[in-house]
Amino acid sequence: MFYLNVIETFSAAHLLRGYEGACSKLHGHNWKVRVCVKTKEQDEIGMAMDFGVLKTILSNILNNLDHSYLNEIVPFTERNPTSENLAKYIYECMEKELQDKPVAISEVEVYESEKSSVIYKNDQIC
Ligand SMILES: Nc1nc2c(c(=O)[nH]1)N=C([C@H](O)[C@H](O)COP(=O)(O)OP(=O)(O)OP(=O)(O)O)CN2
Ligand SMILES: [Zn+2]
Repeated sequence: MFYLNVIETFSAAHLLRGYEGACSKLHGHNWKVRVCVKTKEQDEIGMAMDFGVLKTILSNILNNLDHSYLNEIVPFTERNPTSENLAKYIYECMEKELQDKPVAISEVEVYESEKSSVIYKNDQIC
């Protein structure tokens, strides 16, 4: 099995509803997002999938979040914009975009800072 990683970033503001502490106030982060996809396949030149194509798919998803107030963007109007919920949302978006591609989503890691990150993966389909 091959596992391919691509990393992109976005900047946005948020506040955490129901959080007791400073994060309940409006503030921002520069998020880093690592997406990992998996496949057993390689094309005739030895690639599982062009990193450039993967990065474009991820960038298009993150463009919707970049320089936004996350609490006003669906689904974060309902789901708290935690790193956990961001990772799950990006995973679900990637899963849809990869339906006709030769790779499947494996996991998404969202770094809220250099020191804190969350990994989301669907362990039931590993
Ligand atoms: N499990 C999670 N914990 C926290 C989340 C989260 O999404 N998932 N989010 C936050 C807040 O967004 C908060 O802004 C983070 O602040 P903090 O933990 O204080 O981290 P900082 O990067 O601001 O700075 P430190 O250098 O670590 O103090 C909180 N927790
Ligand atoms: Zn925050």
